[in-house]
Amino acid sequence: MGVLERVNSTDDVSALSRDELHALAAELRSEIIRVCSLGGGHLASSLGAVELTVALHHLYDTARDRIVWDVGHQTYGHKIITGRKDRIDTIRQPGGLAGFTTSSESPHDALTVGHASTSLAAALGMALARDARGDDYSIVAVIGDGALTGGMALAALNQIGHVKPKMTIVLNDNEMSISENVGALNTFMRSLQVQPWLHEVEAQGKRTLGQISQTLVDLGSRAKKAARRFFDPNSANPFHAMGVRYVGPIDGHDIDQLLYYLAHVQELSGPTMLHIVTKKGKGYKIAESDPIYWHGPPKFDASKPVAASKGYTWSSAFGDAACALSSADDRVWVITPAMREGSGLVAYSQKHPERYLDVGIAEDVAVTTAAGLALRGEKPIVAIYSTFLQRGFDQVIHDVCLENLDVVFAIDRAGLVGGDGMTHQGVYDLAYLRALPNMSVAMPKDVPEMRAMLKTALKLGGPKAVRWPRGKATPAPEAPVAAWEELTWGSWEVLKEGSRAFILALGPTVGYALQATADLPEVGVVNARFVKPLDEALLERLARRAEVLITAEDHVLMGGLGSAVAETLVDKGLRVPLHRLGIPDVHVPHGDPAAQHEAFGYGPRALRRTLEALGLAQPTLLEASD
Ligand SMILES: Cc1ncc(C[n+]2csc(CCOP(=O)(O)OP(=O)(O)O)c2C)c(N)n1
Ligand SMILES: CC(=O)[C@@H](O)[C@H](O)COP(=O)(O)O
Ligand SMILES: [Mg+2]
Repeated sequence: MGVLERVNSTDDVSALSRDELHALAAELRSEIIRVCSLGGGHLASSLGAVELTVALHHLYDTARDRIVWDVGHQTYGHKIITGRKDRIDTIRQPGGLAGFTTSSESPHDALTVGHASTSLAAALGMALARDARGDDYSIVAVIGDGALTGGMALAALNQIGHVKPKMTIVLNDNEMSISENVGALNTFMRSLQVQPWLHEVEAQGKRTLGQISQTLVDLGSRAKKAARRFFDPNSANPFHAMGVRYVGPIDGHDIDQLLYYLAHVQELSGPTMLHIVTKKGKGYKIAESDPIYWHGPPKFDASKPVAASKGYTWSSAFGDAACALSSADDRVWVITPAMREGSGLVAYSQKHPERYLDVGIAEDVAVTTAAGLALRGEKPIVAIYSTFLQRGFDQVIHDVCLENLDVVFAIDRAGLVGGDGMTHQGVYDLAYLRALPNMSVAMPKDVPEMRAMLKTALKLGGPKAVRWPRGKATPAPEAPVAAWEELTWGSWEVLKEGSRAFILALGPTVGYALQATADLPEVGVVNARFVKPLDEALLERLARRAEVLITAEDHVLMGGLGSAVAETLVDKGLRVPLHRLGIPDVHVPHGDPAAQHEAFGYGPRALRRTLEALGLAQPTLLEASD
């Protein structure tokens, strides 16, 4: 019987011997590979955190103590040994476990995460609460080197170093974000190495770090210099400068070292950072050799793993368009906040390295750096997921829109995203961007229209957002930028004439609407491709002709296309009935986007049922007998 079979709670992990802990790590690793091979998932990060997971659950009672994982994508092992091994195959699947820690899922999940860099501020808050209540549970924040490039992590560290609550911060440094990690801190961390003398001192017997540091100080100048690096707040170590004790780096795959240092750091007062060095993808050769692809692979054959092509996607189309636009105009830059691969920018980064910038997981910096470029006459494109743009929202207002700067927001993952679930849904950006003076927002129905929108946006200038969904796109023939269409900004297009009703569709719902109305000559379909500005003239003409208008969007109803249309109809005193289809006021969990579109009423079958309910289509025999 394997060790994992005997582990049903962290109490079981606490009771394991050293040998059993090593065995548990090996079994966890195999299980993580198996689970990710079934349905895809965050493989490389979870493999890199196996030994840390085992050590933390051996030392801490994680139902009481708080382990605050940053991003939470590395917690497959954590979920398996905290009572969820029987459900781990469902991770990221409809109705299954979430892909990140989620407080509603387990008392061992200290908080709900998915967006990076939140762990330190959350841990600070928990520590303040603990101390205010006179409690004594432990708090351990686990943050990756990538997440540490996020501004809120550094700001929280600055506050932690000031307040000095007792907590352990494990910096899990694998030199990787999704891409290679970037930034000066990342470079600094390469300069650190485990001092040989530390091993010498330890050889004198297991003593506390405090004793070790005193010994070092006594050991003369060499050690004194080294000791200063550990404990002298004036050392070059930036963590010391921020008031946080720094220990490390140690081998993050050595369970014995992890247990030794975690236990000793736990004895120290105030905040201590334990810097561990790990390998992303550890223990699975193909993931170690290509941690970028194996950061989040789709399902694969665990016995014969190969990196599979994701096919032609909207991100591929954007990457190609960005290359062409940047070749056609040397003022065009592309900025990504640590999502080079996800945004389709690998080729661009190689073709235009001088006008490509990965700012790390710092969406706020991405937006305002673009503002700085635009202030000096450049034409920056901020390539960013809808959900992550939420991190740079104030910067969009304060630094771009107020000055009416020439910044294009190339928004990927607009709409429901699938396995990443409620922390990553790209379903709010129409609402939060539409409200901003000088901003406009568009969504193409296909790749040629994406190209036209990007080209026109760059030409017209001002803040402009072009958004597209996650997933496959239909390739369009290559064409020089000069041949790309230029659009009348704010113009909708009538794709199918109608008389009694019109569906005003956006992005993926354009295809859905054409499908649902193919046999209905009285129901028209409009590509409402500009949500701000709306095509008010066309809307007014349609409103005066139709018995009913229907909007259909893969976005929350509150503030989306339907809201924009409703506001305009009211403002113009147009009394046509309006039927709005979209996402209600709920957080949408992970699932199959196509099924969710149907469930929310804007998939093709649901659209058809709406038309039937409105008397615009005969119920099909099957449904009539339902
Ligand atoms: C605010 C935000 N921006 C971007 C992402 C996408 N993302 C998920 S994991 C990751 C890299 C995290 O690197 P690190 O913290 O070092 O963890 P590792 O994957 O190396 O274990 C990124 C950029 C995110 N989750 N949140
Ligand atoms: C954990 C995280 O935020 C990223 O890995 C994200 O899951 C990437 O999403 P895509 O798979 O849509 O690129
Ligand atoms: Mg990392």
